[in-house]
Amino acid sequence: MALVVILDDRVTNRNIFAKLAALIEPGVDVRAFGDPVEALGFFESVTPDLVVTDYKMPGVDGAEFTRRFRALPGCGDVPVVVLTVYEERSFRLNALEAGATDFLQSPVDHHEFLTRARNLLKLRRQQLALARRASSLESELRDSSDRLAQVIDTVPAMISAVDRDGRCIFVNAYHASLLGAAPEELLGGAPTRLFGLHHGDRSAALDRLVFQSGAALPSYEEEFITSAGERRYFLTSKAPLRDAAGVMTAVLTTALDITDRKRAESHLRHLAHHDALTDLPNRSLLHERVRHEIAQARRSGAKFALLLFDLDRFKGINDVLGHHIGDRLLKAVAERLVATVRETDTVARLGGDEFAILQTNVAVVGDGMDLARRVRESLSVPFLLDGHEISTSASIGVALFPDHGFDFDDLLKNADLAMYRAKSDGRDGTRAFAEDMDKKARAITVLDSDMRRALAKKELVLHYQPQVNLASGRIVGAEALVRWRKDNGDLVSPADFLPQAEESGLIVPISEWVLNEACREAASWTRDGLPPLRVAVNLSAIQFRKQNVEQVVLAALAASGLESGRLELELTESILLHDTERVVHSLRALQAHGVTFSIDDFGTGYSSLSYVRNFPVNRLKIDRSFIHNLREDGNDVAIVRAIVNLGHSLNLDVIAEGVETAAQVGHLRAEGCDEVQGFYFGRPMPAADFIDLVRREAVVAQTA
Ligand SMILES: Nc1nc2c(ncn2[C@@H]2O[C@H](COP(=O)(O)O[C@H]3[C@@H](O)[C@H](n4cnc5c(=O)[nH]c(N)nc54)O[C@@H]3COP(=O)(O)O)[C@@H](O)[C@H]2O)c(=O)[nH]1
Repeated sequence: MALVVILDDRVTNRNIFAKLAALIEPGVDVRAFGDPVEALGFFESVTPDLVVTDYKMPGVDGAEFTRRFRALPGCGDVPVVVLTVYEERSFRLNALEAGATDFLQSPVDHHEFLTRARNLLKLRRQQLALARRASSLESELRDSSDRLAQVIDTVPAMISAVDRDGRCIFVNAYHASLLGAAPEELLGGAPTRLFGLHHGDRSAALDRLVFQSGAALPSYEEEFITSAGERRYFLTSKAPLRDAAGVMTAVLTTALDITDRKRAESHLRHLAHHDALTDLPNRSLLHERVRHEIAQARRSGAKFALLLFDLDRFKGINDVLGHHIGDRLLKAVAERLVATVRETDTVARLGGDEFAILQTNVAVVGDGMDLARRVRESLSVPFLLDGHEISTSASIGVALFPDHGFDFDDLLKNADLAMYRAKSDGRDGTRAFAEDMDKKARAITVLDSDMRRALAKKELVLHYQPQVNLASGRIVGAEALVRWRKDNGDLVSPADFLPQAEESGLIVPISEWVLNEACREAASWTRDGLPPLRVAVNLSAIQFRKQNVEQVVLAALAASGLESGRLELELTESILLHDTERVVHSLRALQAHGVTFSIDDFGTGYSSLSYVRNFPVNRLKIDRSFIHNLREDGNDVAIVRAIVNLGHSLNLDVIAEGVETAAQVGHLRAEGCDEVQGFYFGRPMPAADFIDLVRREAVVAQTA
């Protein structure tokens, strides 16, 4: 509802205009005053929408009233119509200068009064609407710039601007907080105040560059030490700041805090170069350090050593005590190694139980051997882990730069050859690389590929050595022994290729072939009219680790058609020593099918007696070392007697191997030994010769 105020010192006029004003629009509120001072007092608390005032009034005229009215709060834009009888321009000018909006000449035309009053009220309403909109826009703007300021202050970035004089004209709260200051304290300061001495000078130089070129600079990474002494990392960029006219006035520096990203990257880099279990450098970091050492050594002529080793019998510890203890042992070993070497040396874990040490500042290979001795001494003190006292040792290979190799791969390979030699020389020792080791290794590689070819080209053959029952004097079986018949007809002894086949794992396919071939040939003997002879086949410990022996044996029996009771498997200590539970399980399953077992080389192992108790064996095979001097050596006599008695008291048969003389036969018969095998009855021979031998024996028996 509009409020219209009429001001006139004459009552008649006042009443006329008040009545007229009431016609301006429905619901209009009209207030009439005769005294300008009283009206101004009213306006202190109420703002009208239209004021109609007489010009000529005693004391305060219309111009003065208008001036005072305009000075009141909220009254600057209210339309003021001045009524005057004067026609002179000076009155109008006075009134206009005082802020009047319009004039009406007395006597006033009523129609004109109403039309002007309505237009002015309409204008007033539009003004008010505009003012409201402007005020809401203003507050929105204020809100959004407050928000922007907040964002700028809290974003994890140092944001600042400097002018052409290199003075700070803006800095955000985040930047200031890293300096332990308030933004106001930094304003007007030099870049050194913002970025520290070193970075400040550089920042100032780059700012000058931006001012000169008028272009932004590519981002760059930099470190920054906060006032609290914390090292943080930033990705900084610089860009020109221009005013509305496009003139460059300042350089804006935005440095994004990338500390977390840098730390994550550095953590990832650490993971990529370190072993997760021990936190020692891994192979890749060792490689990098060796490369660096080679580059230095080339310049200075210095030498360094690479030591390579693994823990003797670690697999056994892992298998018996579990991976948890195995892991703890590796960690404890790592700690001892680090404590043994100098700070300039690198201890690395290459995987499993394999460690390497890069020993710097070495003069001769003896220095590497000395360190190896210290390493072995440190490992010789038993480890106490979870109540277990664990002893371990290491076989260490040493290679020297440049004597034993010019690059990482060569040095590692040669240290590996030396380690291999240390192992084959009886473990818990150290060997330095020597040229002949390489030759041997090459020979082994050649042998390896030759053996693979031999398997593929079917160059392996089986020979059979008869086993004779002492009571009947008849051949009751044969041991199948593998040979390698080379292209040129040479026969290679298993002693010359099986140890390497064990190392390379080729023993698994070789043994499988032997088993299948022995079953196939033995099955054919009965078809050829021979009595149902037993065939003994040697198994390798590796087979039990790498394949399901039970399945392989049953498959060989099924494929050949051999009765399972005619197959005997010879077990050695190396089979019975590891993973006992799994081995016993397989043997019992095969025994249930009728397969029999003998313990080979009986009497030579550390715990032969426990094997007899734990494993489902049928026969003990006395090692030939006890047979060789049987008549001369009282100890051997006692051992043979003890084994025979032990076997018989446990319901086991006893067979003696390596029987070469009639005297040995007589002695064994006297001791009650059940069976014999040895050169005296026949060397291992081709299958055809063995069949002939059995047939001849049958003829002799028939004719006798
Ligand atoms: N896992 C497998 N091992 C096998 C296989 N074939 C053979 N072998 C093992 O190789 C070692 C050497 O075997 P070999 O040269 O055949 O020697 C055997 C006999 O020739 C030898 N022997 C037999 N009688 C005598 C004798 O009176 N005197 C004497 N000095 N040597 C003799 O003994 C070897 C058989 O020994 P054993 O197996 O302990 O009964 C040897 O360890 C073989 O086991 C195979 O297929 N798989």
